[in-house]
Amino acid sequence: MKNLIESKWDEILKYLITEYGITDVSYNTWLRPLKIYDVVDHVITILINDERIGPPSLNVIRNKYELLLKVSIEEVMNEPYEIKFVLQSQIDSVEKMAEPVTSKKKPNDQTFLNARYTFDTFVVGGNNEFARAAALAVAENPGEIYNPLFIYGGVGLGKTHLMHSIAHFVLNQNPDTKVLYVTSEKFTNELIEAIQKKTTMQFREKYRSIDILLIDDIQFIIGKESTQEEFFHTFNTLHESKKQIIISSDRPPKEMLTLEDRLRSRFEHGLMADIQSPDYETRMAILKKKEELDGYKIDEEVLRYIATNIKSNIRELEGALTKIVAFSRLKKRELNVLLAEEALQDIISPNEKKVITPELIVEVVAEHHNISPSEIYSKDKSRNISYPRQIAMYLCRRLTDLSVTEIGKILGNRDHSTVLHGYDKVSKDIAKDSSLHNTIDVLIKKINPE
Ligand SMILES: Nc1ncnc2c1ncn2[C@@H]1O[C@H](COP(=O)(O)OP(=O)(O)OP(=O)(O)O)[C@@H](O)[C@H]1O
Repeated sequence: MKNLIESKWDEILKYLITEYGITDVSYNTWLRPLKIYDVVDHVITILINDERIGPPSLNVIRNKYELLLKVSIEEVMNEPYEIKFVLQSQIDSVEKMAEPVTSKKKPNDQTFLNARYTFDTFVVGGNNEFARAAALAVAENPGEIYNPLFIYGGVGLGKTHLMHSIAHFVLNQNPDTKVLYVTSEKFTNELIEAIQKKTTMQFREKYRSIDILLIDDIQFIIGKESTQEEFFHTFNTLHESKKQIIISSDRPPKEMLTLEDRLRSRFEHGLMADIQSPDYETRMAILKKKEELDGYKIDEEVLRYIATNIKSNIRELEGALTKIVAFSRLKKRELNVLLAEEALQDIISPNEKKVITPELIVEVVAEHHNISPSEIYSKDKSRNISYPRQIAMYLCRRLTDLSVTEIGKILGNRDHSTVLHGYDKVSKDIAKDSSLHNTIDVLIKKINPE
């Protein structure tokens, strides 16, 4: 993730300069020295080299450029990110405290908790109240009641927010608790590095000597055998010594088709809590919370416009709010629904009805199952491919006007009876499996976010 943002960083700055008419002198003074320090789950930490430009740099950059940076990042990356700043002088002092003799050590992973992701700022609605209650119960009694806690739900629905809330809560109660929050991507990268540098002992020591492990987006370890193996042992060691493990994923364990069975059963052994898309009232409440936290003053009608039109992803909901505020400040125009429509026209186009094609369905189904669209079209009969393919058949039949013969042809030249069989199988499975039912709902929302 960090590499991706870094590779686009010049493009992001270029966008910012041209779009917002930044002068050379301002660019050279404030923006050029900025570096990406870290990226963890949609939060970019930007390093400010204050040794060169001095302490006021943080205020200037926050007041003048934070919003513009956010909008430019979203434009270039096609999805919103939160931004945090860290000063070089802060890092130097953390390094000194952490390691008086040797230098060049990153601050503790706890530093990367987003200060805003707490239980206080988490808006509760019917879609997330169970997950929130479970998270709070775990934060109050770590290692004692639900272990592991497995939180799952679609993209941008608050899983990371809840995980950080647990970490903050525990650290507030007892600052000495050893809490480690990582994404499974980071866990994998650290493991690879440890294997290369022959430091697996230290790696194990780090992961097995903590009190609370929060591991985000676990779906990325599926299919990675040695990471699964290592995680399995980490899990067992922590679990046996009653250390709390909290896992998040974009889907429930039983849908992680290529996940090793022994890991799946470990995950299912604790408490599983899902987060669904928020309803209209919850979306409004989230927008109001953000308005309050960011100190904006926005007309209710504008909030209603956003809440009505952006439904499935809270990150996008918040991104839309940031974008219209930036737009109104830059254009020096009043923030009303007209302006919101203009600013958000590339995200919301109410009059355009999206055409649902089998290709779109295949793309969404493949992405959800972590496989490629070409595998769905292929002749591969293994279950982790054939079941998503049947889901695609089911959705094509439900969401398009195509005949089963046409669907079969498009999905890899298959017979109409194969499509019918796939459709029947998934229909029957949905009737007896509520979690598959939820998945299908999520997929339909992704395909057609009406
Ligand atoms: N209930 C909520 N109340 C307030 N803010 C929320 C809520 N749920 C999500 N958010 C906000 O929405 C944004 C996205 O949430 P988060 O990053 O936690 O999603 P996620 O489920 O972890 O996404 P991903 O699948 O991409 O990892 C964050 O800024 C978060 O603060």
